[in-house]
Amino acid sequence: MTTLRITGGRVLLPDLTVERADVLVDREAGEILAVGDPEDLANGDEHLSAAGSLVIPGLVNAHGHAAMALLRGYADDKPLDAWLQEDIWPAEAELTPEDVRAGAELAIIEMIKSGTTAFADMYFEVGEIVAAVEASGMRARLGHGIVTVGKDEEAARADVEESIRVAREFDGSAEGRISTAVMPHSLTTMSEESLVRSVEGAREAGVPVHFHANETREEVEPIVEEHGVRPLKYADRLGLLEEGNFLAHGVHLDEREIGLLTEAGTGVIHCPASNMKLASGMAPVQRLLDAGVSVGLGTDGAASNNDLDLFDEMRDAAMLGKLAADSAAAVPAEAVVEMSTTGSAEAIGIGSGKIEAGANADLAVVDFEKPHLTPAHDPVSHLAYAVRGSDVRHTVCDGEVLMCDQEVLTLDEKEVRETAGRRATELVERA
Ligand SMILES: CSC[C@H]1O[C@@H](n2cnc3c(O)ncnc32)[C@H](O)[C@@H]1O
Ligand SMILES: [Zn+2]
Repeated sequence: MTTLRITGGRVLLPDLTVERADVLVDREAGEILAVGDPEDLANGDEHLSAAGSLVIPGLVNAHGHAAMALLRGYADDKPLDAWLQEDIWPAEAELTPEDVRAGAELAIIEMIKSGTTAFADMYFEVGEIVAAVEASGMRARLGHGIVTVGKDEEAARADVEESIRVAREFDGSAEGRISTAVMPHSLTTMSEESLVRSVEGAREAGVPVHFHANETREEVEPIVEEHGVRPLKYADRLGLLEEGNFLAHGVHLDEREIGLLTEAGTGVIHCPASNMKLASGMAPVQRLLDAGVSVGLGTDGAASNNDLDLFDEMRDAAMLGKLAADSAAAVPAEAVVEMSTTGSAEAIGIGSGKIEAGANADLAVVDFEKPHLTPAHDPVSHLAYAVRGSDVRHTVCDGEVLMCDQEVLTLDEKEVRETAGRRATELVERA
């Protein structure tokens, strides 16, 4: 066994208290061995300095489309439907596998640099995303996104089977850092038959289902008209609400739908920046938390955010949560820190998000010796409201150091940036 010891810092513990402690990691097992008084811990084989810094669980970006980093800033200031139909889908129709790889690597570098160690992703050409995750050392839950509207029956069936095949092929890859899900895009872009087959295929493969739901008002109305029930009642009828499944957005939910989520144990991934930018609405986050729903945090794609910095997202979630509840006490700092760590990890089903013995060794070290973090009356307040992704010094995933002193070690940042920039230019010229 070789060990890594993170020394000289303060550590955010699972109860959100902060203690001066070192963290000892088993690098081969990718697990935290011990957290404690520096005097009581064995000396590690390698050391990483956390002096002046706070060691936190690696953040978990629980919903996104990494390769959309190539479309950052390509189409802004439109609502979801027009944005997808007029700009994003025509551009995505031109994507090559190499583009997806380049976009995913760019997104991964941005996430590593801002302290994210795991993400959930719905997209196409998943083999390319698997390769990017494998090379980067990150952890991910990946799936092929299925859209069946506008497709004939044969093409729709093939798309669903592709998602099931991808889920089976890649689950457990990258030495267990990659898990998968079957990912029907949404309740309105999928035929009922395709949704039912997605659920069945996911059960057979032993993986969860992840989908977009109740994101805009325009998405709720057609379901009520066609099926006579609210979207999540419809989803429940089709078997989509189950323990371990997770949906993105959940902006327009009524109390009965929140009750269904609680009963089922289906997680909701809150994406506040995307919801604000597309003017989709304000998710009832405090009501979800009060009802005991498992709530995670996601950036969504870089084209609707426009960054992948989960610190930014925490701040947005806290601010928007207060507006939505009309209460400054709603969605407090502790809630968004939990949301981006344990909340996201539980919702997408990975054993990360906590610094304790036996947990995945997924960590970020945040430099607190900064003017905008001085004084530090309350480190949890700073994580929610003041820390920026660029304050992250080191990022560790599965016991491996992915970034040391702000240098990404697993991917070549300059090369990734150049390739992604060139491919993005060529992509939009084709579109
Ligand atoms: C079928 S792969 C995923 C698909 O989702 C699109 N997408 C990106 N952001 C959103 C969003 O906020 N709501 C719904 N769909 C979204 C993405 O462009 C891909 O086509
Ligand atoms: Zn999305």
